[in-house]
Amino acid sequence: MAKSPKEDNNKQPPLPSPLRFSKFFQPNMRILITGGAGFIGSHLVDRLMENEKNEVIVADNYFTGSKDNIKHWIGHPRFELIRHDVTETLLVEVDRIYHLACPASPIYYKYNPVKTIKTNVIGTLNMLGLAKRVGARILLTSTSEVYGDPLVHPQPETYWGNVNPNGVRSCYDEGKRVAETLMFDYHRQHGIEIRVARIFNTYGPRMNIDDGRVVSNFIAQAIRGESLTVQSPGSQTRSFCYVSDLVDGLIRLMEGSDTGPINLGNPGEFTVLELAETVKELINPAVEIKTVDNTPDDPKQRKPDITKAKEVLGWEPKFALRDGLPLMEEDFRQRLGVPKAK
Ligand SMILES: O=c1ccn([C@@H]2O[C@H](COP(=O)(O)OP(=O)(O)O[C@H]3OC[C@@H](O)[C@H](O)[C@H]3O)[C@@H](O)[C@H]2O)c(=O)[nH]1
Repeated sequence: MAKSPKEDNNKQPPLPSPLRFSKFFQPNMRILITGGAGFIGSHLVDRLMENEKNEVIVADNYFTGSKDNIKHWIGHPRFELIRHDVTETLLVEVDRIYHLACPASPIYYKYNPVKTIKTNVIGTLNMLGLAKRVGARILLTSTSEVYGDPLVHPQPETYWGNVNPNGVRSCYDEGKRVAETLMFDYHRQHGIEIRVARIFNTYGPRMNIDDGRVVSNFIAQAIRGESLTVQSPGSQTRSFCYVSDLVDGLIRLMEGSDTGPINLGNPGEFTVLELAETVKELINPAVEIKTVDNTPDDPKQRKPDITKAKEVLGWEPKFALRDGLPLMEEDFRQRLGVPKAK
């Protein structure tokens, strides 16, 4: 017989194993990272695994993530890897949930938009359900895309954004906006401990070579000796944060006391054409820069206001773009098998 909703509400959370109360038990921090085989996720895994008190569980469906990114941890006694899609429920006893799972490159999130919005909405609901059930603190990686094509510049967290509700980017930006709503509703209604980060454009080693985002495209093109494809007009701006800075911000947010939302990004702002010129100068002065068509609803400007991150987390990025690009170049050269000419 089906249970009434009332009976379901009375369901008790599972009791922790009695071993946890044994005087010999060493309580580790058990941490779930959804999307932990992805670009940012795998760097977060590396940082969290450095702490011997942490046990890390990665759940990933490998749509854009890859086992390659975390293969150095497979077999480690404090590490577990689960092939799992967050649109399905997951039951694991953890203390922290870093909920990153979602394709983040526009070409990938637009490839199967229905799946993208399901990942953002159902995936976040599932992870909030898990957090509620096991009493875990949960951090959502939201995005600067919640500001849409912003009319306020730079963007503070108080800005509500300028988002097309039914455009080709909506599966991602509206999806993340709903995910934020769910986080705050679970917090207000059920007292769940939440943290919300709004991540701005991030780059670094392990980005997919064919990720489609601008920094990875330009670096791969420069190494291969192909023209750099600046999507018109080229005057649109972005602010690029090196991945280790970003990961540092995520951990500070998780372990701090502020729910967020908090912008995490590097306020150094560049036009896409300036980025192309910098990549050309640093990596391959012989390549051409060509202008190609853009895609609909591309934001014309983007730069984080990080006043809140500085005040609340004591965080600000350390890597300037010119410091981070060579580190990413080295990784791309290794994976493409094209060493730097002496
Ligand atoms: O080859 C390219 C690729 C991209 N671009 C341009 O570069 C700019 C940045 O594009 P990207 O695809 O790297 O990333 P976007 O800023 O559009 O979206 C990103 O925003 C923040 C994150 O949440 C996500 O990772 C992603 O959605 C855009 O103006 C785009 O038109 C090029 O000029 N050439």
